[in-house]
Amino acid sequence: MSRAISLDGVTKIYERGIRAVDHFSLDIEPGEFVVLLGPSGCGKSTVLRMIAGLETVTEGQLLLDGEDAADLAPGQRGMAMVFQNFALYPRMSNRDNIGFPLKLEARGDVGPRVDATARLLGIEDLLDRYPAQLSGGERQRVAIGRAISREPTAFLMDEPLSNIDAKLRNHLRAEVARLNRELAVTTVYVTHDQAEAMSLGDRVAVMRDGVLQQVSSPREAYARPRNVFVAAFIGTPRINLLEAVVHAPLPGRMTIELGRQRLVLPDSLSPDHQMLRIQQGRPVIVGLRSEAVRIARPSLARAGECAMSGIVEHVEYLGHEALLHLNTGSRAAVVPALEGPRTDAAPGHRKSKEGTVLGRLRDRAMAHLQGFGQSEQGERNGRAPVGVLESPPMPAAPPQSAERAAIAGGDLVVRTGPDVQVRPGTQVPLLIDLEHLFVFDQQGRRVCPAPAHQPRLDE
Ligand SMILES: Nc1ncnc2c1ncn2[C@@H]1O[C@H](COP(=O)(O)OP(=O)(O)OP(=O)(O)O)[C@@H](O)[C@H]1O
Repeated sequence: MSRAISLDGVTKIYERGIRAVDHFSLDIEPGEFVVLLGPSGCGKSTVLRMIAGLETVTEGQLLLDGEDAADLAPGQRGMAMVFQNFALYPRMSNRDNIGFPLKLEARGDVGPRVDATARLLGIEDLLDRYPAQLSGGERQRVAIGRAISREPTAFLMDEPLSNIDAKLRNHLRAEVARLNRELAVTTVYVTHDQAEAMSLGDRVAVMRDGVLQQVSSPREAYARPRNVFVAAFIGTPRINLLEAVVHAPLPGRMTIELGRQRLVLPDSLSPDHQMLRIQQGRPVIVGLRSEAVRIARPSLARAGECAMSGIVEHVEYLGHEALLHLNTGSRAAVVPALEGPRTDAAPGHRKSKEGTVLGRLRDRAMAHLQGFGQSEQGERNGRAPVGVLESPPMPAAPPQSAERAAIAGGDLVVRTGPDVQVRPGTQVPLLIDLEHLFVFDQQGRRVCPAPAHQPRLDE
């Protein structure tokens, strides 16, 4: 039997007021594979541990098959956990390690079940060895075997593959997905690796600072990220995020100013681009995934493509492709909490996000909500004066050294073939596919493509 798991407004506050999980709501269907994804410290393991019954729920409700689970001890929940560190008994053979939970439950002759589990995982030959005689990947398979053999109603997996080398990890990942399909057991899988999440989950739940940001299919999370954080967290290479300002004159073509260059939108605007009028004059963040940018001259532009140019800062060869780090004279927008551990602090004492674009935008939004809104002019203060180019210079003089220093470091990463022959300092023409343009508003919410649910003006 496979479990339905529902979290309804679940909050976890640890000692000293650490709010690890904040009003988290998610309904997981029986047999579904849901991945909890987010940076270190965002609360993923805490959600998993609450489902397992290893942590209490501070507020909200956890339901298992529709029943309140508050009073169910971990052992009564029929769930199996697999952790990052293989918890095997060193003095027991692998056979005994897999059979041990069954023996505890006094299920009679455990042999056939152990053999069936080993066959499923392809570890029959390892059963008579001891954990110390196995590789890391083999040990983790035995650990998974131990979890499976009990026929749990749900698997709770906390970064089970993160101690395993990359090649084997891919292999085991495929096995974990196959097991979920074959056994049709509800699986909740925690990872901070977006590629893992994308390849495994029926749905991916992206978390940040204890708060659920988006829950959707991996495809939807990539193509329709709800906000700039999800957009930046999902996808390799990472989405390019640039500070921008929308200009929507009446009459005239709408443009998106990106530092020293601008994107000119077509005369007849798509419904998504029309919605950008609301952002007139406001700072926004433009998101360009690698498929939105190609290296080609303006004369080769197809309908819906707009020309820009960039100066090569650095070429990153990856074997099958190369990434060009370009300087387009715009400013890369910074999204905090994407990497590295979060500093732990009680609510209200969280580390200031000052100095980052989103932080500044958030502070402005808060100031606005509190009645201290800044004028549009004020909002634009602090930005470097912008000289908008009529069209991308082909060729153009490289920026003066002082200018280059000010905009040091590439702001745009473009994917290209491995045989590209360009040196740092070369200017390359770019075509931007406006169909693939993302725009995020001052609160980091996606406004283009327009969300299905349009926020009200007072939201
Ligand atoms: N027992 C605890 N007491 C106090 N704070 C805790 C405890 N366990 C976790 N935390 C804090 O709660 C927050 C969420 O931790 P959690 O382990 O759930 O995050 P995570 O997303 O799983 O991180 P990681 O990927 O690094 O494992 C962190 O700030 C963490 O320091």
